[in-house]
Amino acid sequence: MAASKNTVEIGTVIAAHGRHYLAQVGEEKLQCVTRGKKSDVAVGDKVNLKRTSANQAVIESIGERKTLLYRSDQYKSKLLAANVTQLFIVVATEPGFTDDLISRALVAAESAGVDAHIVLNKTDIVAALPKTRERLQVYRKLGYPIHEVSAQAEPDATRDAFLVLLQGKSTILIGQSGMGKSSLINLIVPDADIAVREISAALDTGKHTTTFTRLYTMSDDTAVIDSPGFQEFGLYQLSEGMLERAFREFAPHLGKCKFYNCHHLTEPGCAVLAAVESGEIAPMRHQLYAQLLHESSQKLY
Ligand SMILES: Nc1nc2c(ncn2[C@@H]2O[C@H](COP(=O)(O)OP(=O)(O)OP(=O)(O)O)[C@@H](O)[C@H]2O)c(=O)[nH]1
Ligand SMILES: [Zn+2]
Repeated sequence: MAASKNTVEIGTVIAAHGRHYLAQVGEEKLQCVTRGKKSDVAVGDKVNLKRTSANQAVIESIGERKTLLYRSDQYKSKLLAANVTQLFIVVATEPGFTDDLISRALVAAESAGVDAHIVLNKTDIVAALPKTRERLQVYRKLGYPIHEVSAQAEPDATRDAFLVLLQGKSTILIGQSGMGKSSLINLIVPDADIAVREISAALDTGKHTTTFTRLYTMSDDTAVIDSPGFQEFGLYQLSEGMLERAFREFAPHLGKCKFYNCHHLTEPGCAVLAAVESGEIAPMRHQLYAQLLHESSQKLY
C-alpha cells in the first residue's frame, strides 16, 4: 500500500531532466518536483519526499551532501551529481580525446574531494596504443590510476575489473562522445537500456534519451552514474585558491613564491613558474590553470 500523503519518505534521485526528477524509493520510482522554482537537486541526492499521488511526490528537502560535482559557464552553474566518491574519465585509443577535458574533469574532482581515475578503453586497437599510453603518462605521473580495458574485445575481463573498482563506491562516468562509455555501462549494468527507457518514459523526455544524467543502483552501497557527453566543461565557479589547490602538482610549490598573493602567471620569483621552467610541472597543465583562472574572472553570477 502506498504511504499516506503526510509521511515523509526518503529517496535517491536517479535522474533529472529540467526541473523534473525521478527518485528511487525502495522498489518504486516516483516522479518528483521541487517546491516553487527551486532546481538545486542533483542526481545522487538523498531527498525527503511527500507523496502527492501513487507515483508522484514533492521534494521537501535535500539530505546533507558528502560531495557535489558541478560545472558552470559565465552565467550559471550546473549540478552534475551529488554524493559520488569517484569519477572515471573514459578515454580511448581512437578516436582522439582532448587533454583539456581530462584536466578539467580532474580539477573538478579535486576541488570536490572526489577520487579521479582514467579508463583507457579500446586497447584492442593496438596500433594506437603506444601513442595513447604516452599521452596519458602525464596523468599517471600525477598519481591518477589508469585502467586499461576493452569493452569489445575483452568484455568479461573488463566487467570483472570494473566490478572490483566500483564495489562500495558511487562512481560517475564521463567521457567524450565515441570513447565507448555506453558500451562500458551496458557491460556493467545488464539492464541499462531497459532502465533508460523506463526513466525517460517517466520523465517524459521524448527522444532525448541520452541527454540526462542517471543513476543505476548496483547494490545497497554501490551506484554508477552515467552522464551525457558534453562539449564544454566550464569551471567558472572555482576561486583562485581552489584552482591552485586543484592542480595537485602545484602543492609542493605553493607558499614559496616571492609574493604571497602570487597568481603564478607572470610574477617574478614565482615557484610554480620555476617548476614549469624546470620541467617539473607540465606546460600543458599550467596553461590550463591560466585559462581556468581567466575564466573564473569572467564569472557573472
Ligand atoms: N575497437 C573497439 N571499439 C569499441 C570498444 N568499445 C566501444 N567501441 C566502439 O566505439 C564506438 C562508440 O562506442 P559507444 O559505447 O557508443 O561510445 P560512447 O562513448 O557512449 O559514445 P556516445 O554514444 O557518442 O556518447 C562504437 O562503435 C563501439 O562499438 C572497444 O573496446 N574496442
Ligand atoms: Zn607563483
